[in-house]
Amino acid sequence: MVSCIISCWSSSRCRQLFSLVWSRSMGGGPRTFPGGLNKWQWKRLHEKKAREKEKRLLDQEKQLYQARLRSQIRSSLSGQPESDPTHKPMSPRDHIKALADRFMKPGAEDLWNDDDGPVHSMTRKPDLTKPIDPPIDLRKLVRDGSTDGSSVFSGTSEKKRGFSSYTGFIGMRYVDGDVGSLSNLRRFCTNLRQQRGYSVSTRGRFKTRFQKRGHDSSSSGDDDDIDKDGGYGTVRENARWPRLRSEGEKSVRGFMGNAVLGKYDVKITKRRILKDLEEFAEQEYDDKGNMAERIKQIRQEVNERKLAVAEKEKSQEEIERGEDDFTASRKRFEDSGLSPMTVKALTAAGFVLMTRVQEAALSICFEGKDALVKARSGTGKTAAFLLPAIETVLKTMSCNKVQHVPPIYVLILCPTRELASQVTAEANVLLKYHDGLAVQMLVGGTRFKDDLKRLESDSCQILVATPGRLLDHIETRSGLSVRLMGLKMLVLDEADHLLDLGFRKDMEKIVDCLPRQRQSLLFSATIPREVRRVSQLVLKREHAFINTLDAGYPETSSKVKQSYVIAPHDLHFQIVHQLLKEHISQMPDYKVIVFCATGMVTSLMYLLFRELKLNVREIHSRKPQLYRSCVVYEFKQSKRLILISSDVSTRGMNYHDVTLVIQVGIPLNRDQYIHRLGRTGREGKNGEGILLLAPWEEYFLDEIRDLPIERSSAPHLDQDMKFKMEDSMAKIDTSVKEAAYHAWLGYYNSLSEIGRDKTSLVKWANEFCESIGLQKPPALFRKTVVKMGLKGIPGIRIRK
Ligand SMILES: Nc1ncnc2c1ncn2[C@@H]1O[C@H](COP(=O)(O)OP(=O)(O)OP(=O)(O)O)[C@@H](O)[C@H]1O
Repeated sequence: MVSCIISCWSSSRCRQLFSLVWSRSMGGGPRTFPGGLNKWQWKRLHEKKAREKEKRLLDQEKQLYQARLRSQIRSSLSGQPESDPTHKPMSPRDHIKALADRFMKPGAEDLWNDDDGPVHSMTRKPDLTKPIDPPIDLRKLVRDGSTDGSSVFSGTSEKKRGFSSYTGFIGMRYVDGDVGSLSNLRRFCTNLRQQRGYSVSTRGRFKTRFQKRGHDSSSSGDDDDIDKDGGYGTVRENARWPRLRSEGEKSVRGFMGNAVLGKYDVKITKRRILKDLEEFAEQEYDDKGNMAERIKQIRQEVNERKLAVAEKEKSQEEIERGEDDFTASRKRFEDSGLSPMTVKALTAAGFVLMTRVQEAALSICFEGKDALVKARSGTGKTAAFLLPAIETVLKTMSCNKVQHVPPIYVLILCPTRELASQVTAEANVLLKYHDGLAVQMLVGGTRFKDDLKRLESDSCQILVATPGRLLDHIETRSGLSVRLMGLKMLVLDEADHLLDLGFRKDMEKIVDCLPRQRQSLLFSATIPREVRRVSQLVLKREHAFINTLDAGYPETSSKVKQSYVIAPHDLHFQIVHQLLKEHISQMPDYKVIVFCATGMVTSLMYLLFRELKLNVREIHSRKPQLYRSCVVYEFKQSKRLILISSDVSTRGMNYHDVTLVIQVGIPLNRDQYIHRLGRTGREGKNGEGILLLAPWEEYFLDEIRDLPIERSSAPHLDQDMKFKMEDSMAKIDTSVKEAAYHAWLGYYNSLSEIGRDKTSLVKWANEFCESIGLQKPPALFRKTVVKMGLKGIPGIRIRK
């Protein structure tokens, strides 16, 4: 019995104890929240809501800021003061207000206040000359019973702000902890409302606004619970005043803790608003944050555009009058500030008026700036860089004392030997009356030792060179590297070609050996975008870009008639022959250049036409330098001559009075077509250009669609001529034909459009083989053909 009682007692006692132990509240507020959410879910939910709100406010603020800026720029550009009442349709201030009303809805209308208006500067600096007001000690005010707010709100600006300022102000003070306890804040608010004449219902508005912002009002319970609402309002208000909030961040955490925040457990995350606004402002302002500067810039841009349009209209008139960019500039050399000796040499050479490119380039070059210059072929680019080069030498020599190792002051680089020789000749013409100034040339195909001797014995302030030979001299550590240390100017003629992949490596090495303190000038008739990028290798970042073609002049001369003929490839030799015959019959003083794809094809065509008794010469890289120089000289001097040329004459060669240019087969690219065509119609003269393509090369026409080129029908070919040509072809040495075939195949295989279709390429190669009278492709080149992966060429079996 006793044991039974004991056991009963002990079991009920145990249960009691158990319930006491396990049913004890753990503290920290309710464990479940509305919707059955646990504490962490509830917290996350509200954090998310706070983030969304913050983002929305940021967007709104940005939009308003942007609108204010736009409005200010517009009013500044229109030249009307911001307060001008005549500004239509509405003043900037009204405009901004209207935008603010539009953007700030809903729930953020109070971002606008009367002080808002066109922005003046994001980085307003404090006026250090004015005495700084001591901070208001609100705690003291409350303690002293003077919390009526009158002293605080004595400033006119605060009065103007109205209700939004009131809530914002209270929020700020609360966050900053200036008012001490919440009851003090309540007292402070009441006094403030009375002082500013707000009715009691203001409190309702105050609260309702917070409720409107999408927060649960039911949980706030008591309407008069100003402490809670005030706390909440404070945090919200501060979301829009990032600077204040970040300053008061610690106070929020310390003073308002989780218990006060209640369910609005707002996690204060990284403050991004101010940072974003600053980034945005940086885009709108210049580096110094100066609005006036920005407006000046915009004005300048507008003026430049106007000038460009006027320039274009002027050049259009000039084109209509029959002038082009060779004859358009009317400025005289003697008025350009050149040395009298240079002007004398120019006059002696018959140069009185400047061409457009010379006028544009000279002014920039005299300023000492780097420049990238684009101008049409045959418009005087050579003189445009030689004249500043000579002036640079004169200026430097007048400043420098006599040196033990005489420096080279100007280095001019050209892609071909012929061009280098031409530039040297023109420099000699311009230096005619300058005693003690001399130009020398360094190109391949001559003896290295002879170069050294010449450089040592003769004076040289201007050096014209091809990159390969110059690099040989630099790498063998001849005295040239030391002399180049005094370089003042670097010129690249045909710059796009020199910066092309073929020359790039050599150019990089050369530029590395040159002093950085120099002026660099780049000239060409074509400057592809890719080259503009690579030009940084040579040019300074703040270089000038002169494009005379921008003014509306066409890329090719309007005085050159352009046409193309599409005909089967095996008829090309015959068609060229017929075109030449027709041209000769029409032009007694004919001078023709026929461009072929490769050197060996050039040689084959030359031999064939020589057999056919045409007055022809050939020039290509396989010929010795002396032969090439003689041909260039002869072709420059004579008339009634046909030059069969590879690409060595494509760029820069100044053969006077060329009447016709024929391009046989597809050019490498659009630029090559333009440069070849530029050999005719120079110095504003008339000319003609014909492009001969096979049907499978027709795709190239897309690249030159914008040029004034027209289709022309193939000339009539008579049967007798065909037999005559076959006979002449049969007389040509097989080795020449084999070499031509091999070169032809290599060229077309390198063209991406044609080379990727190997089957078609083999078919066309076989046609070419037949047209030049080859029974089977040369055995010698089997390995190369196999390497190219070409199958189906007669006589060549590819082992698997
Ligand atoms: N101001 C001038 N007055 C008269 N003739 C000039 C003038 N400037 C250059 N020339 C002549 O114009 C011709 C073409 O000049 P230049 O060879 O410099 O052209 P370019 O623009 O370099 O052509 P390309 O792009 O083919 O290299 C030359 O015969 C040159 O003597």
